[in-house]
Amino acid sequence: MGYSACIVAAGRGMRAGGGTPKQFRILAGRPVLSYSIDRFAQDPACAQLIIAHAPGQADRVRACLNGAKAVLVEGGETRTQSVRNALAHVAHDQVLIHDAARPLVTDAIIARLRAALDSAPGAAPSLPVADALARSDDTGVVPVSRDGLYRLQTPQAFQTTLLREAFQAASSDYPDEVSLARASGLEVVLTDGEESNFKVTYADDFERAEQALAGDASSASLTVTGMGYDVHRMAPGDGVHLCGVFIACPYQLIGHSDADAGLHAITDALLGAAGLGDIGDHFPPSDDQWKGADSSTFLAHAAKIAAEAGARAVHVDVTLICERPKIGPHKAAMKSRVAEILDLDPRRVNIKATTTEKLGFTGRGEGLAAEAVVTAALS
Ligand SMILES: Nc1ccn([C@@H]2O[C@H](COP(=O)(O)OP(=O)(O)OP(=O)(O)O)[C@@H](O)[C@H]2O)c(=O)n1
Ligand SMILES: C[C@](O)(CO)[C@H](O)COP(=O)(O)O
Repeated sequence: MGYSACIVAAGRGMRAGGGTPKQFRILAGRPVLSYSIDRFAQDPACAQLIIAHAPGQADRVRACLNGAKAVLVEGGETRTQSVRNALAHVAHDQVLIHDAARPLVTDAIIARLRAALDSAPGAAPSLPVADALARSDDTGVVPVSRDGLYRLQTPQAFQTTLLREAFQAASSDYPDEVSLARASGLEVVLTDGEESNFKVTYADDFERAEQALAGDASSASLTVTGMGYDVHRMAPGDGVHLCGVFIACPYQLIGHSDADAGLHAITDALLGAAGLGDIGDHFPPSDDQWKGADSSTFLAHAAKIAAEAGARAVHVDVTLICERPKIGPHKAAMKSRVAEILDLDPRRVNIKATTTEKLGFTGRGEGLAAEAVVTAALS
């Protein structure tokens, strides 16, 4: 059974400061909100994604979607109102409500919540309190027992109908859905939370989140780099293939395959990063089966054997060197196609172009050159 996920992203982030609301601030190269969007969008059980945003911030949310489908709704003045607005659009029997300000939610947290919903109306991730607690008031400092106290995180998961009933009964705001649900007597069970699923609340939390992300990357793999370079001759024709995109024009690139110098350079760079030689070793020009071949076959095969060798491309940067055709209008399509072949987030692919000021063979239009750098994670 699929579930709906609501991400509340309509807050102002006053405690974090910094001008831009914290959910749109950049964390390790991407907006904070994009991390939880990706997490839910990649979960096959997540059948609907709803994002509550402040008035006028829809475009900022769209910039975080990276192709994910989501229902965008206006949030409210308080978190409770934002959840209420999102809940009105929920189309599935189970709903997970998540703070945009918790970018490091994991599949395991979601799986535990979903399992808990098999036998409970509501569930929330929790962590025990480790520090001693005290209340400080006019009478002084009063120690408070931490026995039975838990810190609650999000997502908070509920049977949709029951949560809707609890919202109908609620006449004030609550810090979270657990408090709102408990106020109307709904049972909630606690599942294990994770320290890394903390809420970015204060300015220092950005650094903590960056460190957590960097820690993940470095413990999981070694980063390696490969470079590739390719040249093809130009002649009169009806179009060129570049970075997986066909551009109609009165010339062509000459080669044994489709002569896509961009994809060849990326293929060489990936093979280089994985320590697997070069494109000629795997697809010799003397082999007839590669005559006229679509070069995406080469890159897809390179990705497969690189993966078998433990190397996965995480970033690609390409420079196309030519006077013509104009590359600018085709960059977006090239980026998407390269990302598709490598099963990579398009934000991790960069396409650049330059002329050589009419100098040399590229300047004279005798040929086109391509350079690529691939960064790969080696596990
Ligand atoms: N009116 C509001 C207030 C909060 N939130 C969301 O609720 C989550 C948790 O709230 P909090 O950390 O308090 O965020 P802010 O309200 O933005 O922060 P602050 O209280 O520091 O202003 C955040 O993802 C925030 O965007 C929301 O959707 N609508
Ligand atoms: C929903 C929440 O993140 C659960 O821990 C928390 O209640 C939000 O509190 P805040 O006061 O809005 O930061």
